[in-house]
Amino acid sequence: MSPDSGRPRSLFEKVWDAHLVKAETADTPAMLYVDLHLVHEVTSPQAFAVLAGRGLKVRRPDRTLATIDHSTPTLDFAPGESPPYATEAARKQVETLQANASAHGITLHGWDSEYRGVVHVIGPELGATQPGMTIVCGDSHTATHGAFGALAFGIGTTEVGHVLATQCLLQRKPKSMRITLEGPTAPGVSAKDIILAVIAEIGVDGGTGCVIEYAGEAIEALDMEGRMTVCNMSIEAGARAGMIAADETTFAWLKGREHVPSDPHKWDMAVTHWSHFRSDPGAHFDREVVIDATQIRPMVTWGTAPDTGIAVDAPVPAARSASHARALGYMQFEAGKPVSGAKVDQVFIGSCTNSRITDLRAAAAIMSGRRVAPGVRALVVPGSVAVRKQAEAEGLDRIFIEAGAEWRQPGCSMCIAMNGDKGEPGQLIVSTSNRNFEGRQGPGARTVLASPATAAAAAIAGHVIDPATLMEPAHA
Ligand SMILES: CC(C)[C@H](C(=O)O)[C@@H](O)C(=O)O
Ligand code: SF4
Repeated sequence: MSPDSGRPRSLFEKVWDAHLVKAETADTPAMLYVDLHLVHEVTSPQAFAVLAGRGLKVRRPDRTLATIDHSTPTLDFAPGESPPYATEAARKQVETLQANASAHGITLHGWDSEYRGVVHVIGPELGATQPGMTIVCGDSHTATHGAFGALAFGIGTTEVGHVLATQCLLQRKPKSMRITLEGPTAPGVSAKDIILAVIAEIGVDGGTGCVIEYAGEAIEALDMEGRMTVCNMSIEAGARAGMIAADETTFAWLKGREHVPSDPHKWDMAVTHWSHFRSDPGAHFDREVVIDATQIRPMVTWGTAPDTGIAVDAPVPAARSASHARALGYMQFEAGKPVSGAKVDQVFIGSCTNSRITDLRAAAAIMSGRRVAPGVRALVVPGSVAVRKQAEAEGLDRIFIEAGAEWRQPGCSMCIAMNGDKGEPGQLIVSTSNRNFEGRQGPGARTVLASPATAAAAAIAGHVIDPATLMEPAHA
């Protein structure tokens, strides 16, 4: 079916229809063709082992792209030296992916690649992520790529094996939901604040079984990095995927990247093709939510689920359930008092939610000419080698280092604490990542999710604080 035929369709339906190999029946899910399969070291070893056990080849190595990110140390090491892996298991995961990629002819952005980085940062950066595509990865934050108008799902390890072997995925058609963010956001409010406010509004299961399309003035005004931040956290509202229709901002961002056409005629054809992938007027959504974006303030989470976002200086709500009371106890917050003022032990600026150049610029703007508070450890972890280089070209690394923060090599780092970067029991971490579950950043560590500006401000102040108080440049 052509992208524009028939009744009004949503962006999601258009991408779905364009990739349908076989429609679903009562007994069988639909079969979807996958344009891009992203692979990392944590969820791929078993899938490759199944292939090997059955003597199967990777169907489309040219549509498969791998990187190492979760288990990789972010500490420097000299060329020729072995990377300082935190555990033998981490080393094994990386070495297994290296062996599998070379056995199957898959491009791996490994230790020596200029494009190594967190899988959801490098796909877009390379221009491998494109509007109208289906993209999968054995990783729940694959929704990030939906910021380009792609349909991007996280899949399980068994499905990783299926896609490696067939380049197809079996899926029941998800329901559709549109979240419209009306009006402009106030100055100083970032994409992270928007998505934390959205999830606080709809809840951790508000998007269950759905593909969410984000629309409205506040979304259209976001740059691509901000749109990725929003789509990234769709999974934290239970959604299968998040999407934003591609527009001029998208095309301008993609132009000149490695995997997009460089020939001007082919580029124009690609833009024409991509432009079809937007919701028609009158398209049906199973659920519609409208949020007044003008009311959104800098957000922080007070609990141990991503839907516990509140304005940084708003009072923590009184416990409404046993799990709510447990979360308050774990976080050591008091109902009726704001999160602002809470003493901070560590600050983590990074992860596939907020480790791109604009995130680092926002953090650097606050840290510039200031010092990280005594007793606070601040880790700045760029999302990729390319982001790191760009930041260094702009002098952001100097700003972080002079402020007393640690400037690290790219990777998932303290977002998931698999690589040795972690919080200690009881420590409070203000983190730009996406999950604040108990122990996510180390056993007993307490996570407050926030934007890069709010995290940087917490590092400087030594306690959680409204970033607006530090948005004026420091005096030299
Ligand atoms: C390791 C991986 C399976 C996991 C995910 O799927 O999201 C990780 O990236 C995370 O953020 O928890
Ligand atoms: S940065 Fe965090 S959320 Fe993103 S892929 Fe890595 S572990 Fe998962």
